[in-house]
Amino acid sequence: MGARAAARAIDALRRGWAVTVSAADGAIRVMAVEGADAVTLSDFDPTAKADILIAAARGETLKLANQLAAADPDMPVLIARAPWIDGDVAMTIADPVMDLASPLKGPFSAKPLAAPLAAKASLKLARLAGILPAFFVTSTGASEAEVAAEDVDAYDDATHLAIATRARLPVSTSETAEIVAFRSPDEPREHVALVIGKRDDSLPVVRLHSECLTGDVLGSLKCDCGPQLHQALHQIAGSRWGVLLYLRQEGRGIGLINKLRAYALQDQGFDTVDANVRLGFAIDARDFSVAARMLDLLGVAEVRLLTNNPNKVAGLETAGIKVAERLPIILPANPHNEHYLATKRDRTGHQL
Ligand SMILES: Nc1nc2c(ncn2[C@@H]2O[C@H](COP(=O)(O)OP(=O)(O)OP(=O)(O)O)[C@@H](O)[C@H]2O)c(=O)[nH]1
Ligand SMILES: [Zn+2]
Repeated sequence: MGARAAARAIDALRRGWAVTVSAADGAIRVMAVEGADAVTLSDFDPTAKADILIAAARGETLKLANQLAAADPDMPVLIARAPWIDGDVAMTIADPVMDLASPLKGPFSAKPLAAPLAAKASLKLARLAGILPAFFVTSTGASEAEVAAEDVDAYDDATHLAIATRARLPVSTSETAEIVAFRSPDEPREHVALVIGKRDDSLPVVRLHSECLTGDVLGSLKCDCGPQLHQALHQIAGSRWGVLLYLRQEGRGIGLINKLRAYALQDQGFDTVDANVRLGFAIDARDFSVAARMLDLLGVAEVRLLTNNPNKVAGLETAGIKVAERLPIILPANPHNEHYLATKRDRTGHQL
């Protein structure tokens, strides 16, 4: 079981297959709303009775709350299936990007969750699978994979991450850099570290860079990732020695497709924080224990951290790496990312 069961479940959900998710309070059988079609849906749910499970924040937009919301505001919401809710309507429930195009939804009614912990584990699986956090739910029927809540937590546990290989990698900021690649048998994301400069007793300058395909590779002006990446490499090269960790946490941990959905919401006027919440995800779903594990494997216990984000400092320290100093990384704004940077300053505590 463990991470292997979670890997199977994630794969099954992405393919639109049924998965049974169990927890201490019971089991539910789920299928992603995203990607369901008439055939897969009637296979999953021949009597068209499956309810729909969504994240608490999505429930809020739809004016629905869970019976346990007062005790736990993150408690998922179960929407009772009505005869007029077909696959297309379910998709409008799942995807907030469609809200402007299909505003006339409902009335929906929420019903109590039979297994709240299993429901929560399902939503975490959605994030790990990079799909929308919305599922058709039944209590019985066959499934392609079975997973327990603790398997889901084992999946992103960085304990088994190990150095897979290392090689010289001359880069424009440092001709003597070394790249170190990390892999875990538990999950497919391969992280890398670029070690720059000559290692000595001084504290390394470290940057945790979360993957941003649009900014790092395509030169997106919507965020500051690309310039920050290059500035960080430059600053590390200018210090005695340091490490850039390139973490495969695209979209602050919600994956590329969901980040681009957040961008579509930003096109509709929501800021980066509200867009994530509207999709049903945390504002920042990253877990910096993977970074701590990488530093540990590199023999680094204490760092000078290049960041404006106090949560990164806290996350790394919680995971056992001492942050002796926070070094700011400040770059000029452009007309496209001005609002994004202001939101980071005003709403997520970035010290800009
Ligand atoms: N979900 C989401 N992710 C975004 C958005 N814009 C950028 N990102 C992601 O945010 C991450 C970049 O954050 P970082 O620059 O590592 O970190 P930070 O929290 O801004 O902190 P700093 O260390 O101060 O830069 C990348 O994974 C990007 O893909 C957005 O609007 N929505
Ligand atoms: Zn970016």
